[in-house]
Amino acid sequence: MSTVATPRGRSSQRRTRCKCAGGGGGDRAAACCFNPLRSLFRCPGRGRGRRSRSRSRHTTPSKVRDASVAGGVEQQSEEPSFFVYAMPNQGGGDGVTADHSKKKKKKKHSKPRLPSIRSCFRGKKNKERKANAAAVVARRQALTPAPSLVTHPPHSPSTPEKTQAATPSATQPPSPAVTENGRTNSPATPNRIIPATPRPGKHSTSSASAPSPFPPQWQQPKQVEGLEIVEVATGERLSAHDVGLIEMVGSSADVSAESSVKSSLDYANDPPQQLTVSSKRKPAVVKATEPTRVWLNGNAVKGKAGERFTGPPVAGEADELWAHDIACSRVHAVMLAETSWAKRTPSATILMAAATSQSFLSPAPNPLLRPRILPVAAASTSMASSESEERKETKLWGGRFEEGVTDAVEGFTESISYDWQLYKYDIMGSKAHASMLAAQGLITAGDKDIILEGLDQIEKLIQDGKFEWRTDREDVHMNIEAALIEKVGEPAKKLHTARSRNDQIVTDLRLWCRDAIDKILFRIKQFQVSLVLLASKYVDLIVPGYTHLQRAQPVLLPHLLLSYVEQLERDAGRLVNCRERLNFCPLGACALAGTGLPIDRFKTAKDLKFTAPMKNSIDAVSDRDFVLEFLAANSIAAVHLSRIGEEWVLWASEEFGFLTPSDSVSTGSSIMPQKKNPDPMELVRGKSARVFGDLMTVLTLCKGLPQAYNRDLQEDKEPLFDSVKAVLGMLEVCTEFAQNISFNSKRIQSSLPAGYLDATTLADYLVKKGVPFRTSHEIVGRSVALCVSKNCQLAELGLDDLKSVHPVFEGDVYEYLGVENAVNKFISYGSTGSEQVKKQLEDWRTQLGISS
Ligand SMILES: N/C(=N\CCC[C@H](N)C(=O)O)N[C@@H](CC(=O)O)C(=O)O
Repeated sequence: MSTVATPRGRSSQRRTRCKCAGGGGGDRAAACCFNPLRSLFRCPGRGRGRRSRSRSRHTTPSKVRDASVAGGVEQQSEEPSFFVYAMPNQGGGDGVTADHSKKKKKKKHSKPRLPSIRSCFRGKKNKERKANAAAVVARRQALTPAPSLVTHPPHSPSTPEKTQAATPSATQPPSPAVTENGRTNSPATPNRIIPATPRPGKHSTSSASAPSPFPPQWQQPKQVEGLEIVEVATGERLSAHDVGLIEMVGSSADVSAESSVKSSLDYANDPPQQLTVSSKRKPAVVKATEPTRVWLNGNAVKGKAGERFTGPPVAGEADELWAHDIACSRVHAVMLAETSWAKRTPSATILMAAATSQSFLSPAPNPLLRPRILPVAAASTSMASSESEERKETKLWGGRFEEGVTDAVEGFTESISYDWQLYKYDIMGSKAHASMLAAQGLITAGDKDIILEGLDQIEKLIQDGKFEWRTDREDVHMNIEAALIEKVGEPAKKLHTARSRNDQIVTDLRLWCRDAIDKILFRIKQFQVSLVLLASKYVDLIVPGYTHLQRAQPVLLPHLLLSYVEQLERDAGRLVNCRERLNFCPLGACALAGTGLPIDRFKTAKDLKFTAPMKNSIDAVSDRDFVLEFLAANSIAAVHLSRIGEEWVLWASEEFGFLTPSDSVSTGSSIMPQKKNPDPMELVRGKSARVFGDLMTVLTLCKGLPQAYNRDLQEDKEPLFDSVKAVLGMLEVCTEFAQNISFNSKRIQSSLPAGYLDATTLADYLVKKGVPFRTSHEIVGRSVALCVSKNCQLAELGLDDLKSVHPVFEGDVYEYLGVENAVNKFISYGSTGSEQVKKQLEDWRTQLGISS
């Protein structure tokens, strides 16, 4: 037996055999339990004959195997697989199984159909399975988290431990490790967010015994009757993503059930024991009281393709796109299977398999950018109730309370699922505070040393991914403080002297913003450098300049690129100003009124590298104007980046054809093979929307608050984090794009004659000849009209033609015509004239420290 702790409690080698009696006899070509999707979802029981095995080897890539191996998983089979929750009707006499065989007979010569999964599960009512099923059902019923509190990260690294180790600073709560017995290894699990403890009794929302206040159609999907977990084959890459349990079952008599995707977290937290890696692989049979019904993450799934999205949504789950994506793929695959084309074409099943698995082909998340957060209630499903009880603790603020908060309130009010990201700053603030308390004689030097040492250890634990985040401890402050008390005892209880979470959170946030601004400034500079280098490559390239997106005047490309650089510089300036203004220390403002204890706020401010303590304690805990300012600065930067995105997308189009992004910064089309899309810049444009939205969120959040701290302010963090993440990503991608595009000089040059770009220069010529500008404008207008009638350029008009428009024209006019001449005539400061642009370019190179 191999013990495997996989990220989401699944592993490709966890297999149960389908004892399919469904006529396939293991031959894929014959009808088996998953007929049309056999190549992807074949029955591994009877279908594991030599023939199908060898086929499988040839037809399935080895990525799952690789992923498993990479994750330290012992490989038991060469075939990657994923798991299926199938819902055979175990009743035997209810007609569904019989139905299936009847229909099978009836339709003998009609088009192939999806045979019933039930055929896979005949004759499996042995005692052992029943006992196991009962145990699993009992555990799941007791511990299933409230659906509204469950999130299902669509992907997770196949080797989260490795990722953690590689990026300790980006600590994030990883998935629970699942032990051999299927339980989550809670205490040892790195960075787990421990959920609200389920409470029996009147507040319990998760107790199976408590009657639900909701009508049946709005209740959480329960266990399905005769739930079987069977292995299906060859879900390429599936196990590398946290897709959860995929049940994909065809049924001929299928009026009620086709397939389902069950919660990966349900599974991760409560994998049936039979599914752990074992040499004795048996199907897990889970029985429950409901009629045969299959759920797609809360949506009842009906038999016909078009009916499969009916059924009530389950709060918090129904809107998860991965589930709908799978549903769509399934419907699509079944539709394909039902076509005569699919029946005739052997490769069709493979194509369908590919189409069906498309939804899992997303890259592993970057833990730096998207920490994976475990659901609030996750641990409650992974612990036996006695364990849960043991974990209950009195809140740090719990002195006056006689009963705990409900699970719903706890889940709703916690912020640890995102504010854990502040841990570094929280610890920094606590250390400065403890040192100040000691310096002021409010705690002893010994206590201070113990506190500092304890905080160091906690920081190390967090960075190593070994810290246990608990939602019942609400937020980053109480998680760290409670852990410190656990670790060092009494001295830690003195740390909160002359401090409140109100000044603590805003201190953390200011420190976080300070660093975030520094990161954005760095990225802005990187992008500026890339633009200047790009400009340096095309010093002489003239491009059409546009107003109203109509050709206007010729400009040098470097001039255009440097215009972005200028804008970015102002973006940076706004952030620098914002940083200066936010760099004042609120710590010591306490709840709102300050303290009667002799603290030294100047010392704390200095130790934390703030300019000074904030002067007014009420102001200190009240305001989030620094967040608003930061988000506003980000928004303006996002406007600029979005416009660059738009321009480059436009220029990359066939119609413009002015630039070509390299393949490394382009993406393709899933259906149109010829396409090469500039998606990164489209997304730069697109992500600006969320940056503006983040600003709007916090503006709206703050506008109605009475003075001092209000819990609403907890809502400032997610938009703030989101905005910073988006802007950092946008800048990074813009930089890479700039480094990987080439301007198509020939195409641009050949396009230059169009649009009379030199017309304004011609007007300037006439002004130099003493013609009033309004008159010269009119003369040039008539000259252009002449060109239009002759279908030629201004430079192509003969002197006689020009003189026919106005006698003021002389031979020297040709020094002004044509785009090169036109550009050379620009001499004003900041203009597109070659000398000006050359000078600007040099200045920027110096300013940005570009030497060669
Ligand atoms: N609950 C509270 N502040 C919570 C601040 C942290 C919160 N997670 C946030 O992000 O704003 N304020 C209490 C004081 C305290 O808990 O320290 C009060 O003013 O009554």
